[in-house]
Amino acid sequence: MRDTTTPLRIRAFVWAGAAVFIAAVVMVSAALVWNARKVALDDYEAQATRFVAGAEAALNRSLLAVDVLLASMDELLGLSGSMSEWVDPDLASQRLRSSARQNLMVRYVALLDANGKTIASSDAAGSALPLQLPPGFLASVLEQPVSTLMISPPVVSFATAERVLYFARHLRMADSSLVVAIAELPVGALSSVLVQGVDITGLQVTLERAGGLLLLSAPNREEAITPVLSPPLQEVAALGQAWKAPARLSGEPALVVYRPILYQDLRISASIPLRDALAGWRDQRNAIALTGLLFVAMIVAAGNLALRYLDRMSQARLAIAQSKATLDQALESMVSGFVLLDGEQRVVQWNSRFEEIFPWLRAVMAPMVPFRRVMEETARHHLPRASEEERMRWVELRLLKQNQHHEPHEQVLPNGRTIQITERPTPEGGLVITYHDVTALRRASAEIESLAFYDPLTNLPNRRLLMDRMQQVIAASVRSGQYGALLFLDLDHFKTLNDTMGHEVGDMLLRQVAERLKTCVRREDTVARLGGDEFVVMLHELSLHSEEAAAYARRVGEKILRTLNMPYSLAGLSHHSTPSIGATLMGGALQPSVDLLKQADIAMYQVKSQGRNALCFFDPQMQIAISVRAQLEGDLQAALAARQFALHYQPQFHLDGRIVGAEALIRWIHPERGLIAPSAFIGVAEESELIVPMGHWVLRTACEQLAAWENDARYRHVPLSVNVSARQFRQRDFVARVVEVLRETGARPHLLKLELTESLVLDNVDDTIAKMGLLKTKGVRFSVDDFGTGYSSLAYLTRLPLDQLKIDQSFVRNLGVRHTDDVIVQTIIGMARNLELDVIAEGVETAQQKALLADYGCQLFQGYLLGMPGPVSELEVLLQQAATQASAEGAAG
Ligand SMILES: Nc1nc2c(ncn2[C@@H]2O[C@H](COP(=O)(O)O[C@H]3[C@@H](O)[C@H](n4cnc5c(=O)[nH]c(N)nc54)O[C@@H]3COP(=O)(O)O)[C@@H](O)[C@H]2O)c(=O)[nH]1
Repeated sequence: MRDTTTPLRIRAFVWAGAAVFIAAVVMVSAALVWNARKVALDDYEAQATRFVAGAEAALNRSLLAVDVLLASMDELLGLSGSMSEWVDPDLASQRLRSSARQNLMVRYVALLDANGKTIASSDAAGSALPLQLPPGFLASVLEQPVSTLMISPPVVSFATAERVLYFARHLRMADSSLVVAIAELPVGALSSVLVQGVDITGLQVTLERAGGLLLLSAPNREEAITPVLSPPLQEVAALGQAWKAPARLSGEPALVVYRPILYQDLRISASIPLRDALAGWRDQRNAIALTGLLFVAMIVAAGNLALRYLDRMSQARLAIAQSKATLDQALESMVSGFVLLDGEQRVVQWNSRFEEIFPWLRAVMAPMVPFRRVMEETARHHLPRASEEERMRWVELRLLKQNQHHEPHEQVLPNGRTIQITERPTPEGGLVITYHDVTALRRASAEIESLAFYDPLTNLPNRRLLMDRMQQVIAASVRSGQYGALLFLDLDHFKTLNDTMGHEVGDMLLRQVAERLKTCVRREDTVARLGGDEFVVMLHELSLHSEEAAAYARRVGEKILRTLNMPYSLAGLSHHSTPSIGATLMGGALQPSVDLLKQADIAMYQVKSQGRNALCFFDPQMQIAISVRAQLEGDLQAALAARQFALHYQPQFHLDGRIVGAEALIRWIHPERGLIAPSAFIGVAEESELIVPMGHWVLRTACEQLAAWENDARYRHVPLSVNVSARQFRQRDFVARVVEVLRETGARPHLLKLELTESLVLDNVDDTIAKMGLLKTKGVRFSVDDFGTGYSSLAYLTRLPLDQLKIDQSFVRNLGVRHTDDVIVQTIIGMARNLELDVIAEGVETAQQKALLADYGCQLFQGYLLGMPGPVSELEVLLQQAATQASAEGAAG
């Protein structure tokens, strides 16, 4: 089935139109047919009427001729003056013959007596002519009161076997007897007279009596018995003519016209069956109908074609509507705003996203609105304070750009959103403008940039951005000759704060430091965070002169020191933090940024080593020291491999003079420089990984010494203290290695005392306690070295499995000189007593110091006063002396 898209209303209209046309065609056809029928019938009626009139005249003439022939027989034969028996048959017959020759239709004429006997005849048989008249005919002729022509019903001729009619009239003889003049006429001859050569299709002609007795007909009816047609003509066609009457011969509906003729009650009728009368008309009707049908078919076809065309139109419209709807949908689902302009720069189409982006343009947007009007409204919104002239300039510029370059460009709206605008020309000379909201994209890029170049905690530039900016500043400084400065900051004891207060608190401090640093510098300077508690401040273009630049940098550094020294409020608690600042100048030459950073870092470490919370400028000497340090590190590594280290032992004494132990102290027996004290290299070793193998070597050597003494009663009771550095202690396998050394050397664990510095113990207390606890179970003992220099709280000390506190020699040095140190020493001794720990004072150089320490309750001493560190042999001598002295005192006692 064909898809129809034309609306029903239009289809109905088309078909109604077609129906009207068809009706008109049908009506016209019907009228034509009707008219043709009427013409045909009228024509036939006229023909029939004409024919009947003609036939009547012809028949009247023929009958009159026969009648005259019969009537003239009286005169011809002189009958009225003679008797019937006087008539000479031969003469009469001869006369009749010559008379009958005058009428071609008559076969013969005869004279009969009242009995029907032939008196004379024109026939060759003369009076011998046999005659067989229809029954009753002779009597009816003789019965006529007045001699009138009588016509018999048709009969078959006795002589010719033809159908014939007899015409007769009686003639009165002189004796008043009646004779009958009779003429025989073949029906065919009379029929010829009737038809008169007329050629009317289907014509049926009759000559009949008023009662319906058929005398002759054309076409001829060869019937033995003369038929009586019913009903009689006057009933069929009372007015002489009738339509749709039964044809006189065939009985089918026909046009029947009749006329009476002069003789007797005879009537001539002409019947033309409608079938024949309308035969021609039927062809016409068919032609008209065919033409009508053709027209109808054409109308139907035209209707169909029209509908098909309308369907196509409708489908095309639908397709256009659908594609427009699809386009609209696509436009509406676009994430970008969209405006289509025609060649005249008028708005053709736009989407709702456009209105979302520019809500103030909603009232302006309409089809065919000039885009200039849209721009004017935009200018009004964008430049609310601008003059009308300025706005017009803006609009002109915008329209000019729009038509000139079609590169995407961005516009920041008053609401802060960033819109990317792209204009593309259309083939028709118009313009497609898309508006893409790139705000999120720009924000994301900014965020990505921020993540890549900014420290997320403080929002300060990170190392990467700092290095980048440094390169720019260095390059600019080379061009301009201006000096800048780099300040490297590290917060003192930040790690302790982090460990004791938690990372959140540490982060708070870092954020506040970042904020304060920003207040100390100019807007164009850079404050960056490298990570942890390290910050860098880059000051650029300070001066063309290095001294001036350095002075300016110092002022800024001091300002930073002051600012960062101010108390902080961290989680509701007041906190004091100090920075160590290293500074270096930038400029003059194209220096690598890494080197500059390193210089500032070195200077900062200088500050750290000098007591922190200060500013120090990098000087080349520092660089030399660093190089020396690097050299030393290499040398140490080589020395370790070359076994250039040895252990010296410093004895530890009881107040009563006994040697209660010794501290193992490493010495570097340098092949060229001789004996080198650890203060010259232990720091470098501790900063590198070298301290780990070095400390392990010390531990093993000391344990081997203990094991070596094991079989000697003079020394086997002497414990040895071994220094353990932080990096060594923090090794994951530290405990395992100590246990392994003890096992491998065979040293008794309780004779091994590990000296841990106070700062080591406090750094990651949990790990310290765990490791100490494990070794404690093996019998190893512990002493806290340099006690008093840190900030040990009683709480920590109680958690540690300690055996001894070692009072730092810095306090011992000033005993009796600086009161605070006396107080500190007394406190430490009291603390040790409370915790039931041994306490030993180191660095005891004078008897006064020893006496004061003894007064304060300290019974164990180590120092140059009592014994210098020396090779094991020296210690063994001392031990032997002490043993000898003890035994002498015992003997004396
Ligand atoms: N991790 C390790 N550290 C070690 C090892 N050996 C030594 N050290 C540490 O090196 C620092 C310097 O040690 P050293 O030069 O050996 O000095 C020690 C003593 O000689 C010195 N001392 C002893 N008595 C006095 C004195 O009366 N006056 C004075 N001025 N100095 C004296 O003290 C140092 C011992 O100190 P301490 O260890 O704190 O007991 C030093 O810090 C050593 O710790 C090692 O093998 N591993």
